[in-house]
Amino acid sequence: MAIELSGKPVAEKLLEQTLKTVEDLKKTDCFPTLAIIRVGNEQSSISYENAAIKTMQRVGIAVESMVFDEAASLETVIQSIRDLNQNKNVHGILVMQPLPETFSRYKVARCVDPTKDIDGITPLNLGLIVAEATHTLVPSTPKAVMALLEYYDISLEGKEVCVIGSSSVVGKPLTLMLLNAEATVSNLHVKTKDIKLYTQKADIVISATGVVELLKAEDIKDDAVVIDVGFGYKDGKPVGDVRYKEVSDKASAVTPVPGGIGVITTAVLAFQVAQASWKQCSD
Ligand SMILES: NC(=O)C1=CN([C@@H]2O[C@H](COP(=O)(O)OP(=O)(O)OC[C@H]3O[C@@H](n4cnc5c(N)ncnc54)[C@H](OP(=O)(O)O)[C@@H]3O)[C@@H](O)[C@H]2O)C=CC1
Ligand SMILES: Nc1nc(=O)c2c([nH]1)NC[C@@H]1CN(c3ccc(C(=O)N[C@@H](CCC(=O)O)C(=O)O)cc3)C=[N+]21
Repeated sequence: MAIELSGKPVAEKLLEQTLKTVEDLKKTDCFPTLAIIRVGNEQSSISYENAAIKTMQRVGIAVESMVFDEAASLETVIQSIRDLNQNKNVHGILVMQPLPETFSRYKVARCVDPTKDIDGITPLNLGLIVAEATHTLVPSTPKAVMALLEYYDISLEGKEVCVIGSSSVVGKPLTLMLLNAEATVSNLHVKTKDIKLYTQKADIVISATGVVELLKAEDIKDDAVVIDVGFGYKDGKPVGDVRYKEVSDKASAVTPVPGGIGVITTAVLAFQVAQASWKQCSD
């Protein structure tokens, strides 16, 4: 039976550090503020927004939410990002995914001021991962996965790791971070012919697709570590990409949903807003 890799202690550690930074910033009249832009009403984005607002409240970070109708134009959203870039009272900008299908993610990402890019979506901040720069702003979820692995002392050097999902906000940057940590990484996606061929050999399987209960016990080897990034809904309740019960009979360790990567992601987000505020307020 697998051990449960709870995200809570990992998040607590990050939030303690963040709270101290925010308190120090407030003493210098710097009031860290996060702006959230959401287009449409996708359920996992609303969950993230609500969870993020609660976490920010806990550490004293202010939040301004801007919600656009699904039919809003790309130009309107880009203009609001440009306004936030100029606004000295806003230190971090989070653009919720998914965006409407007609939007170019790249056109949106390149407009964000890299110093306010607390979700690491700009070409500059994504490129800095390839360059192996440290202390940069990176996508929160991949950083959350790396923080969980470090907290539970799960080494990566020389390990076979499978990442399912190749989005620019989770799968791709995570693959690069794992590679930087000297793992041998396979990145799988919709066009991968036989996912099992890779997952059944892997020491660590990380699933980030949003396909509810995609990963089964037969897909992994005995004693694998399984990280569930997915956040979907079944019968109105949050569930991940992993069939938790059957997979935990075979794996050595599994993250739960809820209570796993999600809680660390919001803590990383708060941490990065505090870091970005520190830089902007000391300039
Ligand atoms: N817990 C947390 O903190 C977070 C959770 N999430 C959740 O993680 C999931 C992924 O998010 P995100 O990356 O933004 O989503 P995207 O929809 O942008 O990307 C999904 C990725 O999964 C791949 N994929 C989809 N179906 C399959 C399949 N059947 N087999 C293999 N690969 C597949 C897609 O492949 P292709 O590229 O070929 O289409 C794509 O690369 C969502 O459920 C999201 O809500 C996201 C961020 C944080
Ligand atoms: N630009 C962008 N970056 C993201 O990282 C991003 C996004 N867009 N769009 C939506 C998805 C989804 N996502 C979640 C993060 C945390 C929880 C979370 O905190 N979940 C709690 C439970 C919350 C609940 O029960 O509603 C938990 O897992 O325990 C959920 C979902 C981030 N995403």
